[in-house]
Amino acid sequence: MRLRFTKMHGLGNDFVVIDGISQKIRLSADKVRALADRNFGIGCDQLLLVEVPTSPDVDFCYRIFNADGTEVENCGNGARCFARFVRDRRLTGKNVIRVQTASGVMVLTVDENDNVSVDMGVPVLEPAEIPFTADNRAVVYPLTVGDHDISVSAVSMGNPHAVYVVDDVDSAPVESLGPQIESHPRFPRRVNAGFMQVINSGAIKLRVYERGAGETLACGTGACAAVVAGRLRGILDDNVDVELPGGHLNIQWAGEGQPVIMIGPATSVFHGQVKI
Ligand SMILES: N[C@H](CCC[C@H](N)C(=O)O)C(=O)O
Repeated sequence: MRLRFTKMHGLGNDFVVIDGISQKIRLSADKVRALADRNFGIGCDQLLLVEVPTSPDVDFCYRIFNADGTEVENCGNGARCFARFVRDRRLTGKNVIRVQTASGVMVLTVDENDNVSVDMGVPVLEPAEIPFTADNRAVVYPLTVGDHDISVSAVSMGNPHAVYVVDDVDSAPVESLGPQIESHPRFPRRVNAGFMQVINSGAIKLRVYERGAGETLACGTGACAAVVAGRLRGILDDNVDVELPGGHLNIQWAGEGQPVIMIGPATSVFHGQVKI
């Protein structure tokens, strides 16, 4: 079968986006891995599959697969690219789009200067729901990673995140600690590992070693989780510029019980067809 796709990225976090409405496709983990492979396939961090809604109060359903083939609950950069995709492909004329993901419904707004604003939902902080093994909920948890004793915050944006505050992201041990945090046994569904440097109460620098993809140039849910962690620690304001290796996101969080708002770009690179 020949499959039409669009290659897109959100600040360099790149995606293969597939219209699963006009094309009938069943995606196995092997097929996802083959399409995501940067040498033998198209290459991407995640594959996004756009599908018809499963309930009348949403416009679309969209499914997210990491490059390792695992299906996951949420993807912030992917949500912005999804919104750009369905508008560009004229699958909707709406500026405000409601989309169902595995972790719930998100509301996406395409604004006049081509940015996309995403209501990422209310962050989840109860350990059992992240999921993260801990006796009680805390702002910071001690975590032994190999022969390192570190402290992390644990936050779910629908998908699990560990946030580790470092003095300097450029020299942070992302390559060595990232994989060990990702597969730490206290995160039974593995975890995205964020390394956050606080510049001031309104600005951070962030690198993320993503679950199922490795270090990416940007991570939208990771940016949200980092700002939540910083606010809970009392070191960040409610409106933060997040500088990632691929560019900047604006993250806003009014506090516990409130949704996190993410604003940033979405870029379409090329359209193609691939035999699978
Ligand atoms: N690796 C993530 C999914 C993609 C998230 C990231 N690309 C984003 O922009 O939020 C996970 O396994 O939960």
